[in-house]
Amino acid sequence: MDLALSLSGSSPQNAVLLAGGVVVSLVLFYRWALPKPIPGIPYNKESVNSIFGDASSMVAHTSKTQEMFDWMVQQNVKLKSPIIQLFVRPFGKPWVVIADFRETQDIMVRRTKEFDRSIFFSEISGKITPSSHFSMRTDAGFRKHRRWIQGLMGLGFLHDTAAPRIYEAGLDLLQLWEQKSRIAKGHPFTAAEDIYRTAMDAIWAIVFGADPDNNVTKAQLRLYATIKSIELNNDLDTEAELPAAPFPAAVQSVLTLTDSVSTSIKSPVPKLAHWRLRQTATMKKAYKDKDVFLQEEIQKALNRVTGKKANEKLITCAIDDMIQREMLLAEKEKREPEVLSSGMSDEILGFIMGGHDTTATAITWGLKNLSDFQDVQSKLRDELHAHHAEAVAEKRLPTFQEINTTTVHYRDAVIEEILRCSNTEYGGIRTAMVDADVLGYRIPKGTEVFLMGNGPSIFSPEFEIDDSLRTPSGIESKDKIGVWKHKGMAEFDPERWMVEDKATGQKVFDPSAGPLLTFGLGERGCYGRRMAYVEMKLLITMIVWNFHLHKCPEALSTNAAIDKMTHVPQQCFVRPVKLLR
Ligand code: HEM
Repeated sequence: MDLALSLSGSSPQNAVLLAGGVVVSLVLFYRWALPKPIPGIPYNKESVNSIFGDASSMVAHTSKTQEMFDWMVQQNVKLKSPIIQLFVRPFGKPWVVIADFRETQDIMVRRTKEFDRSIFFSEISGKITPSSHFSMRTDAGFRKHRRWIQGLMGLGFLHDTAAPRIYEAGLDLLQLWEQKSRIAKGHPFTAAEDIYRTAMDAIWAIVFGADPDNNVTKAQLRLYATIKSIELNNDLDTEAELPAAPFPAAVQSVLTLTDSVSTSIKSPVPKLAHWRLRQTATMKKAYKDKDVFLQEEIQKALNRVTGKKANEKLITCAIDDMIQREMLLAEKEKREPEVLSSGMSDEILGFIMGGHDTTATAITWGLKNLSDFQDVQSKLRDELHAHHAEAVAEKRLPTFQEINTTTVHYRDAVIEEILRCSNTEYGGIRTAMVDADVLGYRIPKGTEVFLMGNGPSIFSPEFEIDDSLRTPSGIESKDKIGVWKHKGMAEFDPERWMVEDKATGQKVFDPSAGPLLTFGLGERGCYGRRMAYVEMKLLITMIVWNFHLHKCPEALSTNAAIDKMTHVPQQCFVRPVKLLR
């Protein structure tokens, strides 16, 4: 008999058959949807009994703390293994999480054919810069885009274009804090937004050239010039709440787009979470505004580049350099230039977002460290004075050239330690491009591999791993980077980067003293690392030279963070007092 015909009848027997069929289908679906562990790699045993896997535990943690990456590495510690798997995406493949610096270094630096840039960030930020090289595998498209920004990390561009723009933004910050300190009358005030504004002014001017209409610190200064005083609590340990000037549309669009990632990054269904955000009026406006301003800026740059006379040197900002480079490449390759392409505008926006959020976040952590560790702040100021004796004698701030070209070992150690402790980025992610063996386990092709720089090896003792489980290249490179002493690994201590120079007996900064993963590593490590150091050198020197950052009350100095595009401190208060020269 035809089954459909029989089921269409309404006898109790048929109803039972139908219900049984539904139950069997649901059971089969449930069993299909349960997490499928990769053989051998440790995991939370209870997680394979639910289709949500580890997602419920992760969401519970992120809802409580606003952080996610600390939870991931805690699972390595809990499972006592440098390599584990987590089931975070319902119906998706497991994530492999590795918390061992030597293995991470091997994967990022030497096993680049087996592990390439992950699609994780494209998923969480999908439609913001889909054609930027950040989202690409290391292929021909990636190399083409890289050529556009090739000139921007050269010493010439960094010293002649980037450094003066950062210094100018820093001078505005110093003025802003004089104004804020005047109004706050000794109360602490939040500094995070000031630093994000300064970093935005710096990168904006580096990319587009000086742009007073979009200078967001100067807008803040104009606002404070009109404020004589504000209402303050009698308790000097309470926050002085100061108003903020609104951002111009173009800058606001970049900030809104950057911030949108904070929702999708912690969602088990990031594409859907970001899609929902994109339906809001705020996000629609942000997309529209950024398209308008980018097209306008590209057109202006194109006019500048094509209008310049032969042999005229005109590169004053990143966008001109990028466009000129693409015009020359197109001419050489006998094709139309792709100056007005979505690839070019995504590359420009990606450069601004990559350069702004990261450096600002690292500096906000730095301000917290310097306020909490008064001895480090004093030693840093003494070292800066000793190395810029002429500026001290002339009672002035060192120039950007002086700061940029003077080696101050202790300052470099302080910056490296700020970067290490900030966890601005927790490490990196790669996709296994083939079935690959790691630490004795086979990771199947297509698996997302999280390489953690926020746990064992960096902040707690490394796992003991037999060398027989490592690759020959991993064994060979064993001593290239030092190992942190186990005592006090999690503490902020710049001295860990200072080692004795055998020839002179002096203590000098050693960037290989121990592991650091904040910039990632290898060919797909941070492209802007050199610019980040220039910015941190300049801004930290300028701040410490001009102000004593007094300790803030404990209630305003927690180390809690929020995982967004970067690992942002929830509190960044300062109590700066201007130093007389
Ligand atoms: C403290 C500041 C910074 C931190 C902590 C940081 C961190 C990172 C990290 C972790 C990555 C991914 C690395 C990997 O997967 O191995 C990355 C990539 C990148 N960063 Fe940075 N970054 C900083 C500053 C900058 C600056 C100033 C720029 C440019 C103005 C920049 C541009 C880029 C670019 C273009 C990439 C993509 C590289 C690629 O896909 O190959 N970054 N950064």
